[in-house]
Amino acid sequence: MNDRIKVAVLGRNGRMGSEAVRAVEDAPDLELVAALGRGDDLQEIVDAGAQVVVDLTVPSATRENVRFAVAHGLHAVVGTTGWDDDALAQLREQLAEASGTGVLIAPNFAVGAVLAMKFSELAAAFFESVEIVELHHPRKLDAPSGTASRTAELVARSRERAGRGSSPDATESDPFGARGADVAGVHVHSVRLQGLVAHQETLLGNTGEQLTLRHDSFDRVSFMTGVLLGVRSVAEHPGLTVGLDGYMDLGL
Ligand SMILES: NC(=O)C1=CN([C@@H]2O[C@H](COP(=O)(O)OP(=O)(O)OC[C@H]3O[C@@H](n4cnc5c(N)ncnc54)[C@H](OP(=O)(O)O)[C@@H]3O)[C@@H](O)[C@H]2O)C=CC1
Ligand SMILES: O=C(O)C1=N[C@H](C(=O)O)C[C@H](O)C1
Repeated sequence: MNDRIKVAVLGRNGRMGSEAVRAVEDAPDLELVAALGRGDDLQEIVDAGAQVVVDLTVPSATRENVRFAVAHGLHAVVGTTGWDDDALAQLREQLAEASGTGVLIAPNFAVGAVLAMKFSELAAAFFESVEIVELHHPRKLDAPSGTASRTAELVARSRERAGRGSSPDATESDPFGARGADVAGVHVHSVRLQGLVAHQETLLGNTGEQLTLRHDSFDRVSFMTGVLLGVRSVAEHPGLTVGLDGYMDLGL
């Protein structure tokens, strides 16, 4: 009896998708039943009998990919960035009519990155200043990164709970945007550099001290443990989960 989980990967030719294909193929409890690239017909994943779809495509495609999966009763594990509040709200509406279907949207599948986001959230309540620097390869399509945006949102939520105001900043003139992006009131700076993969620092400052929380992904294999955790767990988490920490017992 083949009780392996049937998996389809979207984005099979990409940096992440090709890694995910290898990870699924190497997993004894998973069966890769379909792997789609740009232009391929999504109906192939239904015809192949997929139970879980892994989306590692591009921001312009991911929403339709996930809508299709949920509409056909397939669980989805999503790493692709570009999921703003409006997109998340639409997906929640669709899932409300699709009982039992689970969707995980994970800004970052690396366990260290998930922990660094949580540590940033925890620490942010105790520091006057918090800023984020994310550093990636120069072929990344979006800025700031989904991980940095998620970290900023968690930091802002933590600071609001603690009754902390904005980080002190006397800037009066910034004609070139040197102070970076403003994400939920947190300054986020994006670096794109040949030779990098995926890196982030949360900088927290008080008078006389600084705490730096840094995570580095040197190889995309670092994301695969989280991708496989998502595939193996999504069916047990109906509805929408944002963040791999929702599938982990961090005890924080
Ligand atoms: N959550 C996480 O841990 C991580 C998330 N990411 C995110 O994942 C996404 C992919 O990153 P990365 O692999 O580096 O990007 P790539 O551009 O290397 O890969 C994306 C792939 O998707 C393909 N594609 C585009 N549209 C479709 C479609 N409709 N159906 C199937 N395939 C399609 C592209 O085709 P083509 O080659 O023709 O362009 C490309 O091969 C990004 O949003 C990135 O931010 C990345 C790393 C980790
Ligand atoms: O594009 C990438 O490479 C990555 N994208 C994700 C993001 O935008 O946060 C995750 C990781 O940083 C790598």
